[in-house]
Amino acid sequence: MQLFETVREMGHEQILYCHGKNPDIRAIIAIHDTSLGPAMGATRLYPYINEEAALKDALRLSRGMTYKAACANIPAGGGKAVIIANPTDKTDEMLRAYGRFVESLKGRFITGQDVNITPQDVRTIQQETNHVVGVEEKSGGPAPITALGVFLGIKSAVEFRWQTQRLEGMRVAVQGLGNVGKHLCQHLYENGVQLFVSDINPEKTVEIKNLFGATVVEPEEIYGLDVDIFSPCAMGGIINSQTIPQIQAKIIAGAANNQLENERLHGQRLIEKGILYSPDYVINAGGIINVYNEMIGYDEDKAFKQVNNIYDTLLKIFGIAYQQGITTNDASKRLAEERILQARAIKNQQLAA
Ligand SMILES: NC(=O)C1=CN([C@@H]2O[C@H](COP(=O)(O)OP(=O)(O)OC[C@H]3O[C@@H](n4cnc5c(N)ncnc54)[C@H](O)[C@@H]3O)[C@@H](O)[C@H]2O)C=CC1
Ligand SMILES: O=C(O)CCC(=O)C(=O)O
Repeated sequence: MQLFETVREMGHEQILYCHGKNPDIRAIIAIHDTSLGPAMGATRLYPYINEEAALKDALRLSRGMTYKAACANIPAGGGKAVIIANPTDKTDEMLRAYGRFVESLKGRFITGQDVNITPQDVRTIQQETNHVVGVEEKSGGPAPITALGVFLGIKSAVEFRWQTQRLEGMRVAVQGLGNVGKHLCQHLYENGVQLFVSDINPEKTVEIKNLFGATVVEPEEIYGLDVDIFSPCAMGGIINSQTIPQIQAKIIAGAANNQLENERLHGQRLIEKGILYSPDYVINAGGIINVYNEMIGYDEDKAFKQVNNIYDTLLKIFGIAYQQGITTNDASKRLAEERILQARAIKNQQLAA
């Protein structure tokens, strides 16, 4: 990968490679754009197959955060960090060393909890820096509100696709039953949905089967199920040339970041198959809405009101995509870029005054 070329094309401002010998730590912090405010984005810990895969994830996730904040009308920029490690090798020393790198950015980057980082880990990172969010005793962690936003996004897609608000009797496949997937299953169950679920961790599937009567399928079977809606809530890149031919659902709407392996190509393939895709960074904005509100002084009512807007924002994006014959991903990107350009213009006017 030609790093500077890639960064220029994707529009990143800064990439920080964090390396420590004792304790051993390898992490990448990517700051995409701070036009709207400081870069916000949680930290993911993952045993990437190589450094390029880690960098690619950090670059795509951080750009997604810029669009996410812009579409949600949150005055924050986009960033994201990845720690390259096996979850079993995670130590407090490693997290504290990472916290010192976050602190070195002096608030330009504010982080929280993503895959394989727990609220307790955030507390450990917080021993070295105050630039963290999603702390248990403040807003209580972002997953439940992210799940609520995804649930509202599913309803919005159903409204657009089938002109109904009722989910009762619909068949929904949920991939990934972690912090978000589990709460999402609860909303769907309470609304009379028939659930089909998969997770690589059998304990989680057993729990959801017992709680919500879900049908458990093997991880690779989830794509080809005869369902109305597919909700990816695990990892990214799962909408690709191998999985699209299998998908029978008419709507894809889930929490996972970076669901499309290739935004242009796979977004277009979904249109050709008549599948309505909810852009991930719009439908899963509940987390950033919640942690942003935590940062400015948490008001639960205000945060919930903002999460409710996900429903209308998605309807607007579906409408633009349909009228202009473009992918929903391109429609949301345009909305985000308009807001960012407006913010830059205002900043420039203020500087010139
Ligand atoms: N937690 C939050 O508030 C937000 C989360 N997201 C995204 O949503 C997704 C889920 O987040 P969390 O629930 O917090 O993560 P989590 O780590 O709690 O849950 C992920 C779950 O997916 C499972 N999984 C991994 N690979 C799988 C596979 N191939 N098939 C089936 N299951 C698999 C894991 O075993 C785990 O149970 C991630 O992509 C995250 O970036 C996005 C916005 C906010
Ligand atoms: O939890 C955070 O720090 C912001 C939300 C986030 O990272 C995400 O939406 O992926």
